[in-house]
Amino acid sequence: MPDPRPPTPGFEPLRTERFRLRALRAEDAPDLHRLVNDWDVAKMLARVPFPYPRPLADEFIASTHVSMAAGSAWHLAITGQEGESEVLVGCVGITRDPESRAAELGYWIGRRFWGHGAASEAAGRLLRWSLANLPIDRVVASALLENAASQAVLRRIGFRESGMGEREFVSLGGARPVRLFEARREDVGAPALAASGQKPILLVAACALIDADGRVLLARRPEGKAMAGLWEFPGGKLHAGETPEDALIRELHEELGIEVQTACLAPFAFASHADAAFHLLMPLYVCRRWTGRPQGREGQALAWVRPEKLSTYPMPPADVPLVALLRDLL
Ligand SMILES: Nc1nc2c([nH]c(=O)n2[C@@H]2O[C@H](COP(=O)(O)OP(=O)(O)OP(=O)(O)O)[C@@H](O)[C@H]2O)c(=O)[nH]1
Repeated sequence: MPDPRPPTPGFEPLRTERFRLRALRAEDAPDLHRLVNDWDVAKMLARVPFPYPRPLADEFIASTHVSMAAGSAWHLAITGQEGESEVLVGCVGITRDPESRAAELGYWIGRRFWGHGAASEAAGRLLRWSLANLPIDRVVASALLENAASQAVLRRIGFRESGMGEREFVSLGGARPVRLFEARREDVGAPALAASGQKPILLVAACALIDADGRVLLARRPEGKAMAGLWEFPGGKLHAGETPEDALIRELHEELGIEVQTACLAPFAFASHADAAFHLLMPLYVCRRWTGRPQGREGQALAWVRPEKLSTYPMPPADVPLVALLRDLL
């Protein structure tokens, strides 16, 4: 007997407290159609016609698999659990603009699930995932001027208003005014700012691992950390009682699974940088000898980068002067 479930792209579902964001499946079409073929939902969405023809649900779902495989857009089902059953709550999607390092976020929630923070929970998660994992620096979104609820969602998850615009709404049969929003890394998922005027010094040890070809290892900050999505030198904060070398040996083992000796850590330069909540003091070491093959043990992406290519990787501002020094060294 053929497998009744058609293959869906290998997207690892994103979890939130109450929902799962997963690739849409062909069998979601009847539920998707029922939820979106609702005037109160469709009239807020730019690209959704009303009435919504049933075959369009199949076409849309199939198109999401193509765009996901191409790395151009991720349109996901928001699903929840009711007893033993999985229920479709709505959809959330992010679409990259091929011309710029930007992407657009959109979402809708079935009317039965309104009023419980579902949009903020799902859209917030996809926004953070996008900034942490896609080659983008900002995410944009828009909402109809009269759609105060959607604007509140965008503000709640970290978007800032960036102006007014106009957009064609298929369901409304013409152009309508919209409020435009934008979110950058520094707007999203950053720790709360220190309330006091005095900033504590944050001591972080970092290391430029250099391989036999003169390439430098960069690691991408994973989702959940401040500045997720930026590339950095492996390392981390000093624990109480640790020397910078002790901290690096520990961090390089925890993050990359490699063993390094103190004698192989050569002090190279340091960064002194005012952040919003603290002042970062970061000694940078260079290391050419270690044991083991570096692996992203905390789910972080790694890249071996030629010195002349280092500046094409977006990095925290504190690292920028260090990159110039490293290029001179190598
Ligand atoms: N490791 C590392 N941290 C950097 C670099 N540049 C830079 O500004 N930082 C900052 O230094 C701090 C390091 O914190 P972290 O969160 O990575 O430290 P950690 O590994 O001890 O993390 P944890 O507190 O989650 O356990 C962050 O604020 C980070 O943004 C860099 O090149 N490497």
